[in-house]
Amino acid sequence: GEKHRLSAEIERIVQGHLKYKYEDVSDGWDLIHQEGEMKVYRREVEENGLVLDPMKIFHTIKGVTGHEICHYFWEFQYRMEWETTLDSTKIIEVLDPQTVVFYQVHKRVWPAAQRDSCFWSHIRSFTSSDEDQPTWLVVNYTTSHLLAPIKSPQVRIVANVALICETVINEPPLNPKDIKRENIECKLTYVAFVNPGGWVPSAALRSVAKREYPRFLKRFSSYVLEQTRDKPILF
Ligand SMILES: O=S(=O)(CCO)c1ccc(-c2ccc(C3CCCC3)c([C@H]3C[C@H]3c3ccccn3)c2)cc1
Repeated sequence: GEKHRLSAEIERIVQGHLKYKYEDVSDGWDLIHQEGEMKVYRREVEENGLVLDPMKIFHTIKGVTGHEICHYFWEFQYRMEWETTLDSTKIIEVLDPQTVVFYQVHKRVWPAAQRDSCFWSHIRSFTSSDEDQPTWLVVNYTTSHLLAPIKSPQVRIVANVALICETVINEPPLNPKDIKRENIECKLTYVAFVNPGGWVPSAALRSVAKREYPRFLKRFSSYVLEQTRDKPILF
């Protein structure tokens, strides 16, 4: 598609996530939460007293495709229906049909100061040779923007988040037209590198993150299931 000022950075960040995705979580990652198909891993990383803990979540959602998951995660108009940790969100620039810049104000996490964020958000699919279903992904990556000035007392977070989804078709019927929702499932990898942008008590931030990431992914998954239940499958 048309190139723009962020094209090179987007390519670099997307390729980086695809490289990391296959990195196994055995060394240095702790399994901190398991719930059904969801496995939540965290690496404990601090930088001059600031908790930067990368998060990595694996989840399998039966009855939806990776395209549907990425569609509802990326499309702006659904965000406030599943995102419960935001006070506001708005698009401030559309760079191409797969890339927008949005500005968000996050709900305050006491005792920390209120956070806000400005991300480019990019959605894309690609088919690797051996897979029959395309992989879909969304990346949200912090960017500065004239329409999102940093103003005190809000603290700007720095984040790099990716949602990478593969679609599995179990017992595929002879005719692909006969594929039903009970034959499909989405295997997703969610990674989040969030720098709080300013000091937050380590223990408080760790317990909020441990509680909020699984909660957010659970709520988002249920939202997509209910939105797609009686709709034709979006492959
Ligand atoms: O997947 S996304 O791209 C969806 C975009 O709408 C995404 C999700 C979460 C965050 C985020 C932002 C701020 C915080 C902290 C930092 C200091 C105080 C708040 C946290 C930590 C606390 C964890 C958390 C996890 C999930 C939801 C909310 N809270 C997470 C950013 C982007």
